[in-house]
Amino acid sequence: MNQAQNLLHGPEAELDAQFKVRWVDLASERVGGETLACSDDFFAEMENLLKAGRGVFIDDKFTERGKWMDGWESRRSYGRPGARSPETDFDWCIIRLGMAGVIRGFDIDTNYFRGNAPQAVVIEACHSAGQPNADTLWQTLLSKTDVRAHSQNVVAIDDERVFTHVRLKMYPDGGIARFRVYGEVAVDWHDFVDGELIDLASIKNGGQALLVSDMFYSDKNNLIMPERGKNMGDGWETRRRRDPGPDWSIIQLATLGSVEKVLVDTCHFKGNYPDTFSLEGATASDDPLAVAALRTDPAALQALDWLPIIGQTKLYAHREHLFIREILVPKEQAFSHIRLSIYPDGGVSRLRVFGKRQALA
Ligand SMILES: NC(=O)NC(NC(N)=O)C(=O)[O-]
Repeated sequence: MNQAQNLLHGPEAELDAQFKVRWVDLASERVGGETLACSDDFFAEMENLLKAGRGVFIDDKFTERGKWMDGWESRRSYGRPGARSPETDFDWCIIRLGMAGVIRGFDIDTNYFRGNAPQAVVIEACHSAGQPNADTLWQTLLSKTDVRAHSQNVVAIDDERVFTHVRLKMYPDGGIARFRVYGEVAVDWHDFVDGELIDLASIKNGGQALLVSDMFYSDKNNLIMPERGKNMGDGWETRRRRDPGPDWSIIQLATLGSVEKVLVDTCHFKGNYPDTFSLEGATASDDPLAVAALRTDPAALQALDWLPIIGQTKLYAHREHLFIREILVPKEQAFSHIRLSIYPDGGVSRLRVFGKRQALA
């Protein structure tokens, strides 16, 4: 029913892998992305577009409208009375990004839409403080491009502007399982008051997990997602080691900042929480270009000058652990990256690293 299928290969597979390593999905519902409106979702709801995973197909599942589909699917309008020209006919969906940002690429995933995928898509974006309306000026980021049925369709975008909303158009009609908007979070620091303690690791503030020793069970960015983990899958879990370890994860902080309060949450990890953990920090540079180059340089990341922030400390099952007094570094010390090590292995649901945004000490 749901076997792995249509694996990408060639340059598109490379692009997909690169996006997942280098960027985050700005539109995902987990970070607050929202489908605001669409022209038609007769067969399947637009909200599915931003859900986790690639969507499933259940052979014998039908609704009173037709086949149940895990995606956004409009009714057939092509070649029907009242339809406009087949060339210009399209269905549309407007998405508010969970995090405003610079868009680096899209994945238009038509997984399981075999006989009912659209023929082509156009993607536009805008920057809007409120809800987009008739006066909104949409910028075309992807001009009309054919998409394959039942497949990921991965495209790179070269545009340095910051956007808040995206409009996905599908020609002439059809269904799309998932829609990913890969990019870099653009934080407006005016949203914080001077001296506020900010979770500098949070994905919402621009933190990003760059490199992990092991991602066997779950994604590296789960550790810095908003809210508490929903279940054990919603955390960072490594496979069972047969040596002392540790496993580790390197996170690029949202900005150069102090580390004043740390929260390690082992929520849902009951038989597989790490015995102990430690936290280190490094200060790469105050040059954003140098920090950007590190994203794709595992050796350079590992070779940073790592300073202990919290020494090896005991953890417990399914619990939030707060550390303030245990922090070994002064508040004046600024870090750009942190490394969480877990001994010997196991799962951690969330890591929060609270500090103040500051210039290099
Ligand atoms: N078998 C189908 O999927 N048919 C229709 N779609 C749904 N969801 O029923 C259609 O016309 O595309």
